[in-house]
Amino acid sequence: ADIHAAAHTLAHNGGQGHGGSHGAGVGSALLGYIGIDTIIEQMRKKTMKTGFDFNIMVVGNSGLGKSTLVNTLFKSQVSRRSAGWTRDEKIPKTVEVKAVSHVLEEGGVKMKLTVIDTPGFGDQINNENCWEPISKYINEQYEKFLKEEVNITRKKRIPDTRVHCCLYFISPTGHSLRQLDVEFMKRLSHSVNIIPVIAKADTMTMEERQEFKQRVRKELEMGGIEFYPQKEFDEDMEDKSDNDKIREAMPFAVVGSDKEYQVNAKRVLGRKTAWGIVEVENPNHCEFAQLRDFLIRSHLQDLKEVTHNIHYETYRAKRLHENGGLHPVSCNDTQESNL
Ligand SMILES: Nc1nc2c(ncn2[C@@H]2O[C@H](COP(=O)(O)OP(=O)(O)OP(=O)(O)O)[C@@H](O)[C@H]2O)c(=O)[nH]1
Repeated sequence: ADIHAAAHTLAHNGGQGHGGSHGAGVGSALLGYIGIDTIIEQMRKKTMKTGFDFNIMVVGNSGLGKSTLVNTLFKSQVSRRSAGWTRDEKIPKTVEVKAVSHVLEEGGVKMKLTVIDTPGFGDQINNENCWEPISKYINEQYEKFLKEEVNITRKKRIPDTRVHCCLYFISPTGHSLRQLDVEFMKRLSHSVNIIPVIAKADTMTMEERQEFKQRVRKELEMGGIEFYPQKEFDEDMEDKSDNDKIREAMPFAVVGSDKEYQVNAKRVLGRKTAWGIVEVENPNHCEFAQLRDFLIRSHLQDLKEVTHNIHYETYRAKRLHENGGLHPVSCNDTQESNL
């Protein structure tokens, strides 16, 4: 009989089993379980059905392993290279921006992943203003979204092509950041979430790596560069302490590979050298796993929210302000004719 009584109480509490806290919330004392906790499940179902977009941009000199790293991150051939462009193609004369989309699915959740590649960045003799095409692309996506938002008849779901995250590849020189690195991150950090990473970390010794990381961190700070996760957007103390740990560990020194090897009877992603296998996902070998966990497993939704609530909002406010708060964009007008 005791078991029956217990089951009854449980059912009334909505299966939460917090008999003691019952009655603490307004209204729930008399009527018992309402079902507010099912909202999470409802949201999950909706998201499962509609899926979601994630757009990641990679920037950095040619040959730093950008294509390899995004393929490693998503464990599939998602890069520009695997979509038909070849290594033998000439370096473009200016930065070209190329987007490749794929639908990935895991555990029934669909994600439309777009990788935005920027071949030609930093590859010229004169790299002056080479961030401009990238900045233009980022702003064009905000403009597209804004245009959709101010339409009288709006789409039920505005397609989101905005860049949620920009992985910036730092060359593993062991020296200082280049002027171009500083300039790029400084200029773009207010319009996109920048995550700096140290590329091809297997080319440095452990000591060199630590020293270089420290130096880069110092230079980023001296340059006043705000990378993601930005301190000012920590929402509470818990956020702050989690993000502080991440910020202290950044920039992650990573290794990418799309080849598998057998290590201790397990298949692992790695790079085979004359001295052994560098295991990409082994935290003793490099910080790839930390980057992946941070980027995909803990902060993906936040990257999207910061893009929408901060970067897009800044763009939107600026555009509406330029237009005196009225009709931000009429169908065929150019930006100039609205001013
Ligand atoms: N040692 C080392 N080599 C790497 C790493 N990642 C990629 N590579 C190698 O570096 C070369 C260039 O890699 P990609 O991924 O094509 O470089 P990318 O930055 O996309 O190059 P572009 O498309 O020219 O901009 C390839 O031979 C890769 O196998 C790494 O982490 N460590």
